[in-house]
Amino acid sequence: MTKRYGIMGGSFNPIHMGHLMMSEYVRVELDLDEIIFIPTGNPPHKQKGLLDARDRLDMVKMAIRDNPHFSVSDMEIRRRGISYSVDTVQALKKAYPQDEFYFLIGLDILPDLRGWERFDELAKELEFALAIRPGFDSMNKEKMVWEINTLKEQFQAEIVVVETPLYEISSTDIRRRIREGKSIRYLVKEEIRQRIQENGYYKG
Ligand SMILES: Nc1ncnc2c1ncn2[C@@H]1O[C@H](COP(=O)(O)OP(=O)(O)OP(=O)(O)O)[C@@H](O)[C@H]1O
Ligand SMILES: O=C(O)c1ccc[n+]([C@@H]2O[C@H](COP(=O)([O-])O)[C@@H](O)[C@H]2O)c1
Repeated sequence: MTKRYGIMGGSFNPIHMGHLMMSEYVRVELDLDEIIFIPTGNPPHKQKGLLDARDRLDMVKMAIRDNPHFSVSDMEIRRRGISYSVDTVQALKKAYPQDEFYFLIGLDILPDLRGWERFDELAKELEFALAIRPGFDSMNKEKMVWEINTLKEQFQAEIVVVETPLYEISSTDIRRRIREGKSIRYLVKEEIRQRIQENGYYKG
């Protein structure tokens, strides 16, 4: 039987409640069987402040383990070097040729999509699930619709919009709070907060 997968790619530096909530909403709205979280590897010139891939992967494992519909793959970490989503998706489609895939993205990523490596190839392989908050203001909505339509015309990209609540949380903000000695309670799962604290991640 065909399975419907969501791919949730990210640096997850660290994984937070925004990632988890958005994935669960999209899973339910699009009736997906499973969301695969795929943390990015460490690029050769490691992005400043990027925690080691194994630690980010472990935190993703901890964060998702109470959800039977969530799984994690280390395929981009094992591949090393810069991993392009098109390579990841092509590998998954080769392994599961009968299944359907959606690539989950937040609105912040939409304007950059066209610049992704071999985006035309990627767009042929799957649909994108774009998470937006309800009541999105009309000015930005116009820009978003224009971008979606243009990607469709230029690359035949299919983008399905899913309304989700907005958690104004980013990993950048979490890292900054840690550096400033501020609490990150309720921004990440409690076990993640403890793991970060015990290991002194993001302090420097
Ligand atoms: N608060 C959020 N709500 C919904 N989606 C989010 C949220 N934060 C990030 N995302 C989405 O999760 C995916 C992975 O994001 P990423 O790991 O880069 O998190 P981030 O918080 O944006 O990190 P950073 O601040 O380090 O750039 C992207 O598709 C991004 O749009
Ligand atoms: O393939 C690309 O060219 C590409 C360029 C930028 C981002 N991505 C993917 O988009 C996802 C979110 O990326 P980021 O940088 O916001 O964590 C993650 O899975 C990245 O691999 C992919």
